[in-house]
Amino acid sequence: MTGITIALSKGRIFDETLPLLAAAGIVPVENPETSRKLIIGTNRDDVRVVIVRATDVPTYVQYGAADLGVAGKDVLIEHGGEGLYQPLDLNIAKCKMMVAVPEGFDYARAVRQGARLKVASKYIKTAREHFAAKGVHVDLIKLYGSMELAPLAGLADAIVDLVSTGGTLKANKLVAVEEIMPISSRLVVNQAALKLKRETLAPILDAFAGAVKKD
Ligand SMILES: Nc1ncnc2c1ncn2[C@@H]1O[C@H](COP(=O)(O)OP(=O)(O)OP(=O)(O)O)[C@@H](O)[C@H]1O
Ligand SMILES: O=P(O)(O)OC[C@H]1O[C@H](OP(=O)(O)OP(=O)(O)O)[C@H](O)[C@@H]1O
Repeated sequence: MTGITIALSKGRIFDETLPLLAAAGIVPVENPETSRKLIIGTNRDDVRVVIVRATDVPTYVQYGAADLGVAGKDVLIEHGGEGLYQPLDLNIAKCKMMVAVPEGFDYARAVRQGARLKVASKYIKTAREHFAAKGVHVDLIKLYGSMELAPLAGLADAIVDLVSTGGTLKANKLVAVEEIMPISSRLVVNQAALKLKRETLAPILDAFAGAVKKD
């Protein structure tokens, strides 16, 4: 494949990457929300977009099935980042990785007393490192979604999840008790492609860098 393949997930990453693509003169010809196509052409013959799950973006780029992609810091930490060059924080899809517990659960006290906590999360690596650094004993339970349900259903004492407006926590009578880290999405580039396709990739990377919104 001589052209450029860009891996994106549909939803907020696709939507928030569109202006950056536009700055590089790239306009997808279809909207993944309405099209069932997984390979979407662009106005440029040499550039296409592949639509994958958010958690699969690093894998496509790592193995060179995509030359570049956009992935959340949350996803990149869990993936490990092997084979990926991460040149740019795009400052999009911003939220926070947080520890949350049911309203009324005294998290600080449980930690002080050295209690062993059951923590459910999709972000096991992040959670493990966070609690290890704090010296908190945890049993981690891997989930793939709807973390907020876990404490309500009696599966866990706490969750580690992404929080933006706080609306999801509130709707489920949970409160955030600790921020683990701020999250935004990064541009990820296949390391071999960066060398082999430098001439085509460099102007795209430069355009992205110029279009990133600062806080
Ligand atoms: N509420 C939010 N506000 C802002 N950014 C968010 C929010 N939730 C997630 N994100 C960021 O957007 C990225 C993509 O989220 P999205 O909801 O599209 O995928 P997902 O459902 O988490 O992933 P998958 O489909 O692989 O399970 C996340 O990896 C995270 O970095
Ligand atoms: O603090 P809030 O603004 O409520 O956002 C937090 C929610 O967003 C993410 O889920 P997901 O991406 O599935 O949901 P969304 O697309 O509705 O934000 C995350 O896993 C939380 O459940």
